[in-house]
Amino acid sequence: MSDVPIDTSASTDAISTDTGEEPPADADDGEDGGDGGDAIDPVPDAAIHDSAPAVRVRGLTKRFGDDPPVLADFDLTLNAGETTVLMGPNGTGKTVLLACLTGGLRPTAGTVEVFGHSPEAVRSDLVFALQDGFAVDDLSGRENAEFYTALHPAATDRWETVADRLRLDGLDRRVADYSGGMVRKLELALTLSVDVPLYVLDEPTAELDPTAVERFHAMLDDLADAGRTVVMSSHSPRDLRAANRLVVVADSGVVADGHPDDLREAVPPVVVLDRADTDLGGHLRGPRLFDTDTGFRGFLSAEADPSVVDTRPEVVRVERPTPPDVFNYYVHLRG
Ligand SMILES: Nc1ncnc2c1ncn2[C@@H]1O[C@H](COP(=O)(O)OP(=O)(O)OP(=O)(O)O)[C@@H](O)[C@H]1O
Repeated sequence: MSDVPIDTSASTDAISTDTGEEPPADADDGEDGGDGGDAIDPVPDAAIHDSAPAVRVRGLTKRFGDDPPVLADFDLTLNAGETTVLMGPNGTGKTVLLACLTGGLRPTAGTVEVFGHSPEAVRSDLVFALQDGFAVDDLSGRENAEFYTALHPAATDRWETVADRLRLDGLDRRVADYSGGMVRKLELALTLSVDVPLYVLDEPTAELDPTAVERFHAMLDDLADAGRTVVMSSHSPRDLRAANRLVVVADSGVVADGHPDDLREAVPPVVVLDRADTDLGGHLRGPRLFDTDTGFRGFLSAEADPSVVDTRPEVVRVERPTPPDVFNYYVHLRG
């Protein structure tokens, strides 16, 4: 079997993977033997590579040509067994970061370690599903599975079970005739059936219907139970249900990092106003109001008493933060 992982970065034009550098010679073939059945075996100790963090990024800078760096002096550590969701505004470099973690892109500066090694050295211990997709249009779903399962040394024949769990029909139709969501289901089936310690998923739920999202989350729970590490980007707060860590990325780097519930709890109550020019004195945190469909929204300052602010005539209401409020708070007020 070939030593090439299902690393879709080579089959997409979303990001350049041409680093012009050879992978190191100490590549570990890392076979950890999928069983092809429904259950996921606990990750073997050997695959944890001496208990090093699953991912350790230090001082990562990634620049394309003369453009300003997409990532600058970026640090992140992911512990083995965690399920981490990366969130952040469009264009902040989440895909670039994930590509650097997998060896698809080479950092301009800084280091990336996966289980204590360079990503290239442990390619067989990870699988990467890029947002832009890797299914081959001219092949059927089944033919794609045959093609890709021959490429990754840790591929298993579980892909059909996963496809079934995601309710993917039409495995014998050409992928060119699939809907966007069907393509995504096929790619998730191919990715999640690879038996590796680390799964790197770029916006895996972007085109899935709510039922498929729920089933995908249940599979993430299975991976977590089996000790696998998952890192995925997402714009959907629903995906936090399956995560035990949320990392919010803004232009300045990581602006929030913790359990999703803890980060949500730490966001102050929201003051909803009709007018952007309302002066609430020191009752608002920061100068900024967010213009939304439900009015102008700001965050209560630490000193303000919600019940007092709520009675002010210019205040529509004081309420608990919604998921977009949580995002605005960390990205735009704290970022
Ligand atoms: N190969 C490349 N050459 C030049 N610029 C690139 C390349 N790949 C990515 N970029 C730039 O890097 C920046 C970050 O892109 P990236 O796709 O990582 O953002 P993102 O956070 O994943 O965004 P989104 O949430 O929209 O998916 C963008 O400005 C993008 O244009």
